Amino acid sequence: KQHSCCPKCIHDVIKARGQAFNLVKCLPDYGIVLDAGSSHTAMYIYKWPADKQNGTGVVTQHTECHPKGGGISSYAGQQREAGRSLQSCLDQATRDIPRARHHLTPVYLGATAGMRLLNISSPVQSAQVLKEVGRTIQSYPFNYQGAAILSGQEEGAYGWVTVNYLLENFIKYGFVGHWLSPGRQTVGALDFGGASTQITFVTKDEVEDKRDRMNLRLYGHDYSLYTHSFLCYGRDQVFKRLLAHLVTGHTGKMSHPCFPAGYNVTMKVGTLFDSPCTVGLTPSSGYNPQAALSVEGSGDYDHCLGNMTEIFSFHSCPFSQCSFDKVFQPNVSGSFMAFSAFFYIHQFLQTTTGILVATPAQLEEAARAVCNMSINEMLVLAPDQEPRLQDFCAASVFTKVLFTRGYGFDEISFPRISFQKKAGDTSVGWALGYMLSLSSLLPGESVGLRKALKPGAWAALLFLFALLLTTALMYVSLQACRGKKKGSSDIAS
Ligand SMILES: Nc1ncnc2c1ncn2[C@@H]1O[C@H](COP(=O)(O)OP(=O)(O)OP(=O)(O)O)[C@@H](O)[C@H]1O
Ligand SMILES: [Ca+2]
Repeated sequence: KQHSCCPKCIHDVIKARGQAFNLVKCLPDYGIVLDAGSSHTAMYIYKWPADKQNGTGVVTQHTECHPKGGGISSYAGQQREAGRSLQSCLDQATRDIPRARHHLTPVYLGATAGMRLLNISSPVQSAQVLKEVGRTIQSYPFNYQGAAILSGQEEGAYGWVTVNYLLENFIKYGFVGHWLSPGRQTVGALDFGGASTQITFVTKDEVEDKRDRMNLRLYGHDYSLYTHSFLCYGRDQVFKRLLAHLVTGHTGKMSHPCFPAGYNVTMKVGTLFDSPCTVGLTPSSGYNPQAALSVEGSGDYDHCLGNMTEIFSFHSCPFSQCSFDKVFQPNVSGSFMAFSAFFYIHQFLQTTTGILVATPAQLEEAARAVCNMSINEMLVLAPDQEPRLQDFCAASVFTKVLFTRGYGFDEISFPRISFQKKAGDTSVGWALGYMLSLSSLLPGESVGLRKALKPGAWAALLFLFALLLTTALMYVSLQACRGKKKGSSDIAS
């Protein structure tokens, strides 16, 4: 007999108490997303029961993999290496997914801000890298669905979809399904990558710049999103821009207010200006890209804040209101989830300072405390973060400026931000939303009452209906009996 989830099922004969049972086991479906970020690539394998696809919370993360090395854009001009950098994770995928499901498993590669930048500086190299990673993925037995560069808007929107899918905000399997809980409040998404940062939330206000507007219809509900991605406002590009801003006019040696005291580093000046984010800041005269620059940390919060603020532009706004850099933004509303580097910064601030960072004032207090620490003090408090310790003062000050002056979070709205890396076992990021959307696991229309109800809820509904019917029948027969009795007593009297 064909089982409902065949041909994805496997038949297993098990023996118990001397009897043989033919057991039908349904293999789940799988999907793979390679998140080709600017700083590194991550591979996520998702799974979901073969016979259930439409509910929220049904798709979960099976495994993940983080290959060694930088993001694929760091292999510009050496595209073969870009392809090779994915092999260890793709090999792992062949082991993590049952062989019988390999050819049915879709695999997507989505590249973000690192490749957006490479596409600006060298469209040819960007195309070569993309082609080569595509070729590598196609040498594996999975169902290749393409390698593409996401726009900033897509990256923001897919991150928002992931967050709300994982929080089950689209539909909730309540007692009688989603008809009783339509249109739950959604949660905004704040993503902080290596080369760009995204803000996405549902707004009732008019989105004055149509490039920042996105309308989604999911499970029969319409969502009007505001989403903006700030290229060059990712963590690594911010550090580069800050240094490029500070270095102007300096040669040989300089002090850096956002680096901790006791930390120093030497670099070639040219490395500061190798990105489209800093190319405009190149000193006009007397600039030797090969010259060595020695940078010494001074750990000065106020001075760091002043310089960090200068990498934003808060001056002019062509709309009724802006976040910064002439970008329209309506007032933030509702709760938010902040993930990726925001999570790491928030966690570092709380664990090293002991301050609960839940208000703008607490964020400032903790950032000030971190900036006042020497590199050795940081090392004692967070030895596991050793390669990144010098960056936390700058990252914290950046977060403060971005959230409070930029996005406009205040005493009321800031406490509604939750800093998270995972929801359950699933990593928060754009990858899950991307796969759900591209593999039609996210219906635009309502999935209907029947499908939206779990078998338990159906049983409960049937039981209730039967109970109601029985009560109604009993009531009717009781009334009929009474009527008869009354009739006979009337006759008797
Ligand atoms: N455990 C960690 N602690 C602190 N910072 C981290 C940690 N892991 C990664 N980062 C840093 O956080 C930043 C963002 O990392 P993430 O992986 O989110 O960016 P990405 O996806 O590579 O970049 P983008 O999304 O801009 O293309 C990077 O600068 C990275 O170096
Ligand atoms: Ca990212």
